[in-house]
Amino acid sequence: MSSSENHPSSWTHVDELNASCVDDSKSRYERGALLGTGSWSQVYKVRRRSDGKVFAGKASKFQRELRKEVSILKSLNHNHILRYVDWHEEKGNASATLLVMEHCTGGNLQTGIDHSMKGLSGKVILRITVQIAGALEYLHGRGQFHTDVKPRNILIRNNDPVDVVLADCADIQDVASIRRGPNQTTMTHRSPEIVQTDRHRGTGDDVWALGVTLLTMMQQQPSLPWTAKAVEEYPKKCFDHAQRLRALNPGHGTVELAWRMLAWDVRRRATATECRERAEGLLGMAEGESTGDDGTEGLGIKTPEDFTAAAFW
Ligand SMILES: Nc1ncnc2c1ncn2[C@@H]1O[C@H](COP(=O)(O)OP(=O)(O)OP(=O)(O)O)[C@@H](O)[C@H]1O
Repeated sequence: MSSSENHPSSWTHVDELNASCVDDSKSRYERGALLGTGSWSQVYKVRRRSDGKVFAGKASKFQRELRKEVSILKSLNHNHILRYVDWHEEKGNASATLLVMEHCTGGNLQTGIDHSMKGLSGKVILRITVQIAGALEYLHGRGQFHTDVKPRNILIRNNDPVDVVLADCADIQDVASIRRGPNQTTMTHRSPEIVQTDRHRGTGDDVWALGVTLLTMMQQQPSLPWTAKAVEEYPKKCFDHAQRLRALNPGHGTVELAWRMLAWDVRRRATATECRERAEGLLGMAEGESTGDDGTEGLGIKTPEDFTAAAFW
């Protein structure tokens, strides 16, 4: 069953309680528990009155942003990009507006990593990389780029086997007409080009950000002291760490992949297609091996002794 047509049983007593506190009897959707908040929106579990199906509904006082996101989501069609379901609005009641999307029951990848006892296994890391690199390949092929790839913007549709989608698509841009002005990429995931010029540069930004995401999944994302200087130097820190990992782990496929994504010179950086193909090749080899579930340790990566990983809790 696809999560965009979630089973009514995923509506719990907490959702029921929240729904009973709001008088939204005119709405086609009942509003359940809060799933998460972003800088400009709140996302709720919602239930369609007509058939009891459960989805996620984004609400915001920033209606322009919401409308922008809906028009982008509607134009996209890829198995690993968040699926649009519906748009709900009521005359004279802006707070009732909802962007209805598939409900990803596993929440976001950052929380998934933080809550996992042993960390993600090598196969799970590669599956996620194949899926998100595939989503980027699709976007880049349409002359677009995402601008804010990071674990918090990757949602888990299913855990076993892992199935993820790229979300938060409101800031997707066309490569041919990159907007000037503040860039949308989260500090830690900015490419060297963004930091040097303070603007987006294109598809290479996404691949760099996926490289930092891969480091996070491998528990190899360098720590970041939050000073302006450290933020400016952070791409170099990620680049250096990828180089050192490669030197310490010759022939390690996943390390090599991260190193290709974090090439300093954007012209030498892997494309999304190359990332997807390499990750698929590595996954094919890993699936032939019968390994136990020893989490991230099972990757067998040697780490420089003085390395401190970023902590998110
Ligand atoms: N479809 C969904 N299914 C399940 N949870 C979701 C869904 N959409 C969003 N969430 C949760 O809500 C959080 C915030 O959503 P989202 O990132 O889209 O908001 P935003 O306001 O666009 O954020 P940003 O500050 O990154 O621009 C996500 O990190 C996730 O935990």
